Amino acid sequence: MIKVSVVGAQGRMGSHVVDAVNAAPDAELALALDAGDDLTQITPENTDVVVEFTVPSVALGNVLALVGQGVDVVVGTTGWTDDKLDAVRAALADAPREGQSVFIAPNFAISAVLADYFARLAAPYFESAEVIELHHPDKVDAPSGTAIHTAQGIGAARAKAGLGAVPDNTQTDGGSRGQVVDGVHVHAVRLRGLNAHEEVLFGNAGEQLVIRADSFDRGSFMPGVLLAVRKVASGGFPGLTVGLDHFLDL
Ligand SMILES: NC(=O)c1ccc[n+]([C@@H]2O[C@H](COP(=O)([O-])OP(=O)(O)OC[C@H]3O[C@@H](n4cnc5c(N)ncnc54)[C@H](O)[C@@H]3O)[C@@H](O)[C@H]2O)c1
Ligand SMILES: O=C(O)C1=N[C@H](C(=O)O)CCC1
Repeated sequence: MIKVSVVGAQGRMGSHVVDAVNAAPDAELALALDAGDDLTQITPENTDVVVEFTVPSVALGNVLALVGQGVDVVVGTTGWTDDKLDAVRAALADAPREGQSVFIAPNFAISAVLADYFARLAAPYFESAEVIELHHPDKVDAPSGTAIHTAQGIGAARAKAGLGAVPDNTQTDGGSRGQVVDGVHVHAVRLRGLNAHEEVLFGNAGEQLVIRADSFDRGSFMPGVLLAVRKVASGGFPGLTVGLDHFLDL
């Protein structure tokens, strides 16, 4: 049995993870902690893998503490900049246990992971590309971590293909053109009734490709979370891994 502790266990995602771990035949819940709880309760003796779903402002501190306590961590919280990822890599280099792992996924839903992958495949073939993400209004960060990751992938694929800047003759912008991430405009919608959705729009003269992923329910993230827990617990992914695509045969 894989012993799993959950940090952020009372949140929208953390509470689903607690249920998913309790329902999994090969995992058992160790500790379910939330804000104000002492993370030093988590040790390699009681926990194989910690699942961290909190808020972007605290996730780095939690991950660094947990790595220092000798446990592997699967992270779904957003807000990961290059500097923060470097801090995780540095902590792993000094980790108390050999081969310790941190896995971070911008999105655990297979639809979103595939949309992201297909967007990277399509990117070299289109002059224009924009990303629209749509989420529930209780979300604290914008744009979504998934949209940033998708835009970064499109930007990298465009650069590799030698494409220049996307065409855009906007002369005045009060903010409607969105945030530019690696040359790709990203737009965020917050609407009651939505959960997590993303549309990637590609355009050439006379044609358009739209790739859309919809997570209607937080249950859609749970198979990906359990896959990550199993992969990390297997010991086959030492160091820092970002993106569920690494665990899929794409
Ligand atoms: N990767 C994915 O597939 C995926 C899917 C959905 C949400 N998310 C991300 O997960 C994060 C959480 O989303 P949510 O909707 O569950 O948020 P939420 O606000 O419902 O839950 C966050 C929980 O973290 C707790 N918390 C805050 N500070 C803490 C601390 N220092 N230590 C322990 N717990 C603490 C809060 O009390 C709360 O219970 C967000 O960054 C969101 O974007 C990622
Ligand atoms: O509901 C959220 O919050 C989500 N956050 C992630 C993101 O920012 O990409 C994943 C989708 C849901």
